Amino acid sequence: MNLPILHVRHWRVEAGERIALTGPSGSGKSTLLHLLGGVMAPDSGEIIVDGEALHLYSEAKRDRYRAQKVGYIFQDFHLISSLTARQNVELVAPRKWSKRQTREQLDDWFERVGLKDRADHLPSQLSRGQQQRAAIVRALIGRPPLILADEPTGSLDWETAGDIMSLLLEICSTEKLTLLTVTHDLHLAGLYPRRVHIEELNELCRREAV
Ligand SMILES: Nc1ncnc2c1ncn2[C@@H]1O[C@H](COP(=O)(O)OP(=O)(O)OP(=O)(O)O)[C@@H](O)[C@H]1O
Repeated sequence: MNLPILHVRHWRVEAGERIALTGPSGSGKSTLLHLLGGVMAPDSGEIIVDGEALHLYSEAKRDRYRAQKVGYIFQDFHLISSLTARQNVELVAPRKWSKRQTREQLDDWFERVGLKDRADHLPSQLSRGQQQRAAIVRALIGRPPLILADEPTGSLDWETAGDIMSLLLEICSTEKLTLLTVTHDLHLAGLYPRRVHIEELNELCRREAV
């Protein structure tokens, strides 16, 4: 039998909050993101995000929830290498948008993240910071209410990391999106209005720490 990883008694996050989630390696931070993102189902209990009772959903329904309500940002960007930055974002742009609207929206977003002149380049032709900027646009383009970022600056040098984290915070604040970011970097966590250590949430960590 698998050992339990995470036991959260109760945790409430208000819409529009920006939270940095910190804690040691292996303490369940990514697992918590996977549960909130509908990647995994809990063994028991309830997970309600934006009115969606995820614990009751089938895998297919969780996939739909994730596509509609969640923007994921990864440490290694996960851009499709054979597509330009623009094409990577076009793939996930809302289907109801006309071609023209999509082009205008993407132009606005790429300008906003400082990639106006680089949007038609392949990921391999972009710096790591630029790749993460493109990945941020991809995550936010449909304005999903929940943005989950798992070590989004983990593979960037410290200066670029600061720029990217500030950009992510600024956009989520302006767009009133809820942002939950896992980071090992306490300095970057300090930029967030709310910081939560996983041991405050995960009762299994606390029990082991005693
Ligand atoms: N798919 C899986 N199957 C079994 N165990 C897993 C799985 N994914 C993670 N674990 C285990 O669950 C625990 C928590 O992992 P998790 O990735 O959530 O931690 P984390 O706090 O994000 O760690 P890190 O900071 O190193 O990324 C670890 O002991 C890990 O080995």
